[in-house]
Amino acid sequence: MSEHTQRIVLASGNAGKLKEFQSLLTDCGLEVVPQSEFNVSDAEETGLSFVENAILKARHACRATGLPAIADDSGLEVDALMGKPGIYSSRFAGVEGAERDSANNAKLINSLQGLTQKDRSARFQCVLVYMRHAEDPTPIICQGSWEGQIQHQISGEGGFGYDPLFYVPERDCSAAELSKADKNSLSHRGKAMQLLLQTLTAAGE
Ligand SMILES: O=c1nc[nH]c2c1ncn2[C@H]1C[C@H](O)[C@@H](COP(=O)(O)OP(=O)(O)OP(=O)(O)O)O1
Ligand SMILES: [Mg+2]
Repeated sequence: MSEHTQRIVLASGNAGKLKEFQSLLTDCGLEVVPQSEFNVSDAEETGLSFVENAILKARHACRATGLPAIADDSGLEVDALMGKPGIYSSRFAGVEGAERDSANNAKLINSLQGLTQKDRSARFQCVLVYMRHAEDPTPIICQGSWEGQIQHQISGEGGFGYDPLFYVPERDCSAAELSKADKNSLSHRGKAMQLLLQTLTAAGE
């Protein structure tokens, strides 16, 4: 990493993600600033893959700020739903705003009604993209996934999104019942961020 602290824009409007990034990026020598502090709007997620959407978000933030950016596109793949909601996880129930997560969770519970535990396998996916500038032809792309199952009912108060429905076999509880540190060490986002930091450090960036 270079001697001076480089400011990097975090290209996400999701408060839950931003909190996790804050703790994942403490003490790594990077100054990471949420895009809201630059009044950057949400990018249009028109891609057909996590990686395309993450690039669109990072490029949008670079363009608006003139700074390097990190973006996260993530979601939940449910095997019984043939990988849905996938890249559409955030738009699953078609509800925006404060009720979004609870509407998505309610729709997921309904979609899996009648299925027993063995038919409830699922995983979170996360793709992180680091772009130095809006025309960066070689963005750094890192991916992480997290295997689990979809519970019949929500449990736990922590985390965000689908965490209250995501059963974590290693800990025998939902992702919303994990400590922040535990979620970061196990999660798709934690794994992808570890790889990204290793890559940035190895490249001397
Ligand atoms: O650790 C997680 N724990 C629970 N749920 C999660 C997690 N990681 C992603 N998810 C869900 C939330 C949302 O339904 C979708 C991400 O959608 P995604 O478009 O990447 O994020 P977003 O729209 O909330 O914010 P933004 O695009 O500004 O980063 O997957
Ligand atoms: Mg989004």
